[in-house]
Amino acid sequence: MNAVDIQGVSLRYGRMTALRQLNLHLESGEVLGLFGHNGAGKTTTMKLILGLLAPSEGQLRVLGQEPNNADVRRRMGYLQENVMFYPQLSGRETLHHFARIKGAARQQADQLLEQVGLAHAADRRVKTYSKGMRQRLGLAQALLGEPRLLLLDEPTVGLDPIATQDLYVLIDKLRQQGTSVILCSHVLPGVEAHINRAAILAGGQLEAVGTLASLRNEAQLPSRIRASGLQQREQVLQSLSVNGSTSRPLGSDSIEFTGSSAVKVQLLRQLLNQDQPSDIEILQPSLEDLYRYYTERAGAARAAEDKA
Ligand SMILES: Nc1ncnc2c1ncn2[C@@H]1O[C@H](COP(=O)(O)OP(=O)(O)OP(=O)(O)O)[C@@H](O)[C@H]1O
Repeated sequence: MNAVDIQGVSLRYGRMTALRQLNLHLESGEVLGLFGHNGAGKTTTMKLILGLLAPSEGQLRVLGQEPNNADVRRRMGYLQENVMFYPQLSGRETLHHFARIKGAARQQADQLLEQVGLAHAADRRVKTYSKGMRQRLGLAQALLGEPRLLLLDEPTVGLDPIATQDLYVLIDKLRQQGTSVILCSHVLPGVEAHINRAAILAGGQLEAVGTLASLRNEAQLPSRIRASGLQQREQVLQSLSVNGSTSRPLGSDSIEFTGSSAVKVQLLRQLLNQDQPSDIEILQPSLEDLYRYYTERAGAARAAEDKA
């Protein structure tokens, strides 16, 4: 059973269409990165899964049931963007309050405060917390009750680099335990190693979804190969040619080749036949490169539609 199944879902706010014919699923124990420009429809998708909004068209199943089912709600955790708490309560009191609402064990609060690195500030009032501390408390709140499905909207906002890394490690651990996660973020560097698939929304439509490997394959963006410590750089530059690839000198003894993934291995083979580089670096298109490609493609398609 998929954790989330979204079929042909559209959502309109009055006359404004925020999501158009969305088809998306989340497998059990999968981490899906949901990306898109401001206003692309990410939070709207989250709110539909949470049962806070009803689709104008289409079908949604969450943990096999209707999204607003009480039992499903108990098995979901949600960290919203710009999380707010009662400023007068301490971190511990805040978690006790949410544990009561969620029907989770009160003792879990201490364990979660420890897990998100807030044990030392558990009895301080939330109004004295930094932005990153409030974000960690929001994460602890989302983890109350050991949810099977976790929705994280911009979880790394306000977190310092170490806390961000800790969050990703925690997500890896939750995934290993079988938790399904949707992670919405504008912060792309660093996230790619922690998601199974990426979904890219643009203008309320799903522009691309897949593993990074499949998106790279589909987008056919060039990879770069950097070889350094070459003995015969000039000869290599002149003689090495693989269809569709380009090369340029770098520094005193290096070359950068640019070509599609398909020619990568051929290039490497020729290079190693002709010279003995001391180091080789392969730079594949990053998640940011893919995001830019799909977002620009969507923008170009919309501009063409507007002209027609
Ligand atoms: N309550 C509302 N009433 C009217 N329009 C809304 C409402 N909420 C969202 N929208 C519109 O729906 C579209 C999608 O908004 P949504 O909040 O889902 O985007 P998002 O991808 O989460 O953006 P961001 O990255 O800025 O958080 C936007 O054009 C937004 O202005």
